[in-house]
Amino acid sequence: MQVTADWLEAQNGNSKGKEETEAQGHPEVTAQGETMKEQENKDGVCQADGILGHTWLPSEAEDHVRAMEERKLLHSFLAKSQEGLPPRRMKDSYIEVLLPLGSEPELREKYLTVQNTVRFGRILEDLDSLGVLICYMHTKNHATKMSPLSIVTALVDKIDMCKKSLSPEQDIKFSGHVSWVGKTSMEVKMQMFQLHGDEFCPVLDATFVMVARDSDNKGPAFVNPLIPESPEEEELFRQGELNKGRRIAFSSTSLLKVAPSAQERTTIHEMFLSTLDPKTISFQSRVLPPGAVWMETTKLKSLEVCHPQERNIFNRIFGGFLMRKAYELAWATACSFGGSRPFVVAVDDIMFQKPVDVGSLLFLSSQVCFTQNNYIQVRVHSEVASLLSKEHTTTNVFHFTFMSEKDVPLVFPKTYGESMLYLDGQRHFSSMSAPVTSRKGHLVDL
Ligand SMILES: CCCCCCCCCCCCCCCCCC(=O)SCCNC(=O)CCNC(=O)[C@H](O)C(C)(C)COP(=O)(O)OP(=O)(O)OC[C@H]1O[C@@H](n2cnc3c(N)ncnc32)[C@H](O)[C@@H]1OP(=O)(O)O
Repeated sequence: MQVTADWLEAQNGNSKGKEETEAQGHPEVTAQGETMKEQENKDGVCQADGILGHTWLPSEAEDHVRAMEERKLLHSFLAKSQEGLPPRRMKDSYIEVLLPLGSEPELREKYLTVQNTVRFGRILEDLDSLGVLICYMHTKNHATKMSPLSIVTALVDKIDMCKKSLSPEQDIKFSGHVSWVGKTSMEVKMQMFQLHGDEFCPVLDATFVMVARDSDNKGPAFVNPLIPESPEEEELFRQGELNKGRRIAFSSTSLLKVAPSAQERTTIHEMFLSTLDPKTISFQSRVLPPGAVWMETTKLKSLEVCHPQERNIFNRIFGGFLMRKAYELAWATACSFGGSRPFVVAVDDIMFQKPVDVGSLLFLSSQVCFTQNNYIQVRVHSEVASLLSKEHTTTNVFHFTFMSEKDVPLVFPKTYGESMLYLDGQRHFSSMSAPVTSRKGHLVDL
């Protein structure tokens, strides 16, 4: 199976992407270990085209409206219950995608940083698209030409970088499959590899949660059950179940709901005491300890106008675009704070709380909220407002962990709110799966 440039562009809702993809080549996709030729011969058509029924270009507004109307007609194909859907195996959704950076130099420009490394923001976009495609493989109904489901990204649970740096001159391979399902949600595990010599070496592990919605993305929709087939798959499935429990536990102890622990309160009070001016007997005169920085001075903000170019097939702003924009702002925040080039080591808990409508104003606000040695924890808060209304709605909160080339200053909260940001940042930093000391070899750039 091969994903065509037109099709990719349409799925990503990126009309500029059309010029880029056509001019610069496109990823090649194989499913279940089959070559593209085998898959094409078997299906006779591009399998991915068949999933969503690509017949339109998003740059043409009328076609977009027509496509949305067509999708509404698919309502009758939605399952009334999960039991009514055939179970799937993990290998049914397994897919590999090649990003031929090495063999197609024209593709490189889109992925290139000024430091001659690969743009991580572009990788985030690709992971998001791949996650959606994997879910369509899992839920594919061979009897219908188009899928009645709208699949949206609900959560980037975790992205962990492994040890290799990313070269823009070597091919990259993505693979992934559905690893757990609930009633309407699916956990997707993806890996990324880069060619070193003649071997593809792992560079990244990602876990996303995608949610199935009905044809016009208005309500939930059931997804096929998943049957693990081996002890390894049972373990993956069990892990998915545990991940769900961990997310519920993490959210129930959120500092937005409950007070910090005794240990956390002590941390904050000690930080507060260390900022009191010893020359005055006052709680008001605050001075920074040597080599420290007030949290409030680490902020960077940006504004994006959400043009139709960035919309997905459901007429909402593409999640990958939001992640790229948030990531690039976070990178700039870490760079200006640390005074040297930062490398991303982990991304976690990016929750897509609300869809972003085309035409919205997207306000991104980024700040360093925790540091340790040469690690910088950055939080990006995104909210939208329509052009006419002044009301702002939070759509996402992003958490990125960067490693700087040298040790960075401690960041000090001044207010109670900032203290909660500090503790939240510390919690996210501590939740990184690998011990930070083993991460020195990571080199992943903007
Ligand atoms: C080079 C490589 C390139 C790759 C090439 C491949 C090319 C292929 C291209 C194809 C790709 C096409 C891409 C196009 C689409 C992109 C996707 C987007 O952009 S989307 C745009 C970005 N995304 C958006 O805009 C989404 C915005 N957010 C929303 O719309 C809503 O918050 C919601 C729908 C996600 C949940 O609504 P809510 O009212 O809460 O719903 P309910 O209460 O009804 O629960 C339903 C289920 O959801 C669960 N669950 C919920 N939350 C979470 C969570 N945080 N965490 C975990 N789970 C969560 C909940 O447990 C339940 O599960 P279950 O028990 O039934 O199993």
